[in-house]
Amino acid sequence: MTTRVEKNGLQVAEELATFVETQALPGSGVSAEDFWEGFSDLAHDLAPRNAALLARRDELQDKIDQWHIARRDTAHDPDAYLEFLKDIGYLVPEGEPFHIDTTKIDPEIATVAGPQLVVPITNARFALNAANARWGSLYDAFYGTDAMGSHPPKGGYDKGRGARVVARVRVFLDETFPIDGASHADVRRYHVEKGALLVDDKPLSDPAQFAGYRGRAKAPDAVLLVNHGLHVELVFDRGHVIGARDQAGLADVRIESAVSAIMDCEDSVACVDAEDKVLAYRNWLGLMKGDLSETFEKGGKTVTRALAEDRVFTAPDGGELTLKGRALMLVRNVGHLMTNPAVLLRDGSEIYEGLMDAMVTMLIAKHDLARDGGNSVAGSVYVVKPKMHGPDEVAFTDEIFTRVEAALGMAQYTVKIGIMDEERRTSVNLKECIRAAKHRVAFINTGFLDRTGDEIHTSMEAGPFSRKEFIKRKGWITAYEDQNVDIGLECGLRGKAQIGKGMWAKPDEMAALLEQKIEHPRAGANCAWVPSPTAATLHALHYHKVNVAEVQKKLEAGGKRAYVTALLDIPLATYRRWTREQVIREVENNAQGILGYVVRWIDQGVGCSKVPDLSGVELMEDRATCRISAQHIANWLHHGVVTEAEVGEVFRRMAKVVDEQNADDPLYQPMAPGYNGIAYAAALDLVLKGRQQPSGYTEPVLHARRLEWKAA
Ligand SMILES: CC(=O)SCCNC(=O)CCNC(=O)[C@H](O)C(C)(C)COP(=O)(O)OP(=O)(O)OC[C@H]1O[C@@H](n2cnc3c(N)ncnc32)[C@H](O)[C@@H]1OP(=O)(O)O
Ligand SMILES: O=CC(=O)O
Ligand SMILES: [Mg+2]
Repeated sequence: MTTRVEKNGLQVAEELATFVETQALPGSGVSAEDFWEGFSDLAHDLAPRNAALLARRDELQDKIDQWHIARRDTAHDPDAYLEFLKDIGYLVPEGEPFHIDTTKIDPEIATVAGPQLVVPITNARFALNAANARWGSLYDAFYGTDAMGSHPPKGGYDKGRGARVVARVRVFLDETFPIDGASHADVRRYHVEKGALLVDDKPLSDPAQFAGYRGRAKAPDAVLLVNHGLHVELVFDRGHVIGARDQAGLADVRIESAVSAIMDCEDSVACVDAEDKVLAYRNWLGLMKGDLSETFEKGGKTVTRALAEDRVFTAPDGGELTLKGRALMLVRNVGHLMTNPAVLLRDGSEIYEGLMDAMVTMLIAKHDLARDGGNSVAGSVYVVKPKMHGPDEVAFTDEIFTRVEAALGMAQYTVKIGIMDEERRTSVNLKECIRAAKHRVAFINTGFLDRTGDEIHTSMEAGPFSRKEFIKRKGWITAYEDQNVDIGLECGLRGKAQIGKGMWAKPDEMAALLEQKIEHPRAGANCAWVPSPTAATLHALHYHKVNVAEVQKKLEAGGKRAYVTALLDIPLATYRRWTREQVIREVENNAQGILGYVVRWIDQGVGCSKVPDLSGVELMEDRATCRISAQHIANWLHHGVVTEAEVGEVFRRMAKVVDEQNADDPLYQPMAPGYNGIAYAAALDLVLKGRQQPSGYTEPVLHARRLEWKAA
């Protein structure tokens, strides 16, 4: 039973109230009276609007369902469909051209193109690591992964592999920082003379790439280079195990990696009540005040991790150059859908969680604004808002932020918005969505995972969808990705804001990342998501190869490539000549991913997991990937591609597979042979009740079942 305290008509769980009053408010410049009054007004005034927006989602979905049901046996008519979507107000008219006029944007968002790391905020160890992932060792990233084609051998340092890594990194240096008529591979000495870097006795082909050094000019401890705004630090240490063997004493190459990082309160966490929300908010507070630390066991040692300090160099002109040691941090709030029992309103209903996130995460960010040289040097707060459906919902977010700014005594538009372009009604109305928050837009990002889930749910009644792998290959997704960039550029985001691309969802496949993720900067994205610091370091190499600002200029000049009609091309299965094996394999794949993810969510409160697929490839699973898998099976069930009995049989078999995959986890509770646990029931609910879930989201089922588990 939650103990609650009354605050201006809100019934607040005691642990949340205590956290706010004893930790978040002191030093923020906001009094408890003002905070609770503002919070209560926000929660009570905006709840009916929030509810109305959700009702509008249902109303439109219902009309779309009916439209498809009425035309089941006729060929799809794209023109009639387009007119219908306009008639019902799903598709809104596009207004006059405009540019965003967001101000006070940090360079990490506006001008420096680079990787964006996402991390579950409830895991302090990971969150600290993410903030510190601004700099990563290129030697470690190559040595410790499959990036060069093989995995490191078990046991101690492999000298042969080490030598290949050093040679590979020298190739990167030659490509990125060429020296006329020489190679970094042959250099014996890097030194500074009269403000210029000399490599042996030659300057870099472009001497302006020399950005600074540390130590003595004649024999620096570190040399700092810069390319496309991203820094690279050559670390010299002849006493180091690597440096001792290197002719130039080069011990490591550390590169700017996670230029920005999203501290995620949404799809990668499992926060269902006050206890969970306080954990998330406490970590955010530590990040914003700069005092978060975590002690844990690693490799038989006790390690304490804290936030990295800024890095100080001597500039070429002899002055001091300070570079940030941490990624620029953004916080992802939850969307408009969920409520949370951490706070109850006067009528006893639960607070909309998005309103609570806005109020508390922005209060906490005031600690950063109050100090010099913290997270945002420009004086902004960056909030990523997911899962909005169309311009009215973006306008609503803008209003929430304005209300919170006023309540907390912040200037209007201090808080910037990152718009996740991940619901179909947002994609098809993207320009109007950006317009609705044009004074504070700092990013748009194609969250293609949620977007795929919404694609299936929106057209659930239109027929069976292609297999998951083939949905990705159809025209709609290219149109969606291209249009996002085109519209971002049309709305003036170049040089001001991020046009971002989605997650690399295979956390252990770094060779494939190196080969494939260069497509993101090539497509004009000035950031793209990575799941880990190592992935950030390797993806950073792509931004050294591709000058995104130039790509964006070319795309702008080339004009629009994608139109809404292409986005509306529903990726239904065309021939449906699947063999029974193919159908069952597809369901197995989806069921296994759902079960592997959900069992940790429900039983252990882990919101993002690595789950091996049936061929053994580890996949990042979060609520968005789970949404796709669940909606896919729900769609095939609904259209009779597979029966409920078959799905039940596959689930039982896959539960055994997942049990085996987790056999080494002492906290793990097997699902088989009883199949009567809460987690198993949750996984089945997601599928069997999938069609009835709002927009096909997984949150309602997961929250309800996790609360049930906690109560039990
Ligand atoms: C659709 C969407 O919304 S995508 C956005 C949501 N997804 C995410 O946020 C993905 C974030 N990534 C993760 O949570 C994790 O990388 C997972 C779950 C995919 C894999 O986790 P694990 O299996 O524990 O990773 P693994 O064992 O390979 O590596 C753990 C190490 O990497 C670090 N690490 C892994 N991911 C991250 C991360 N995102 N940020 C910072 N550090 C990380 C950990 O700190 C740990 O290092 P440490 O021992 O020094 O602390
Ligand atoms: O949030 C990201 C997505 O792909 O969904
Ligand atoms: Mg998403």
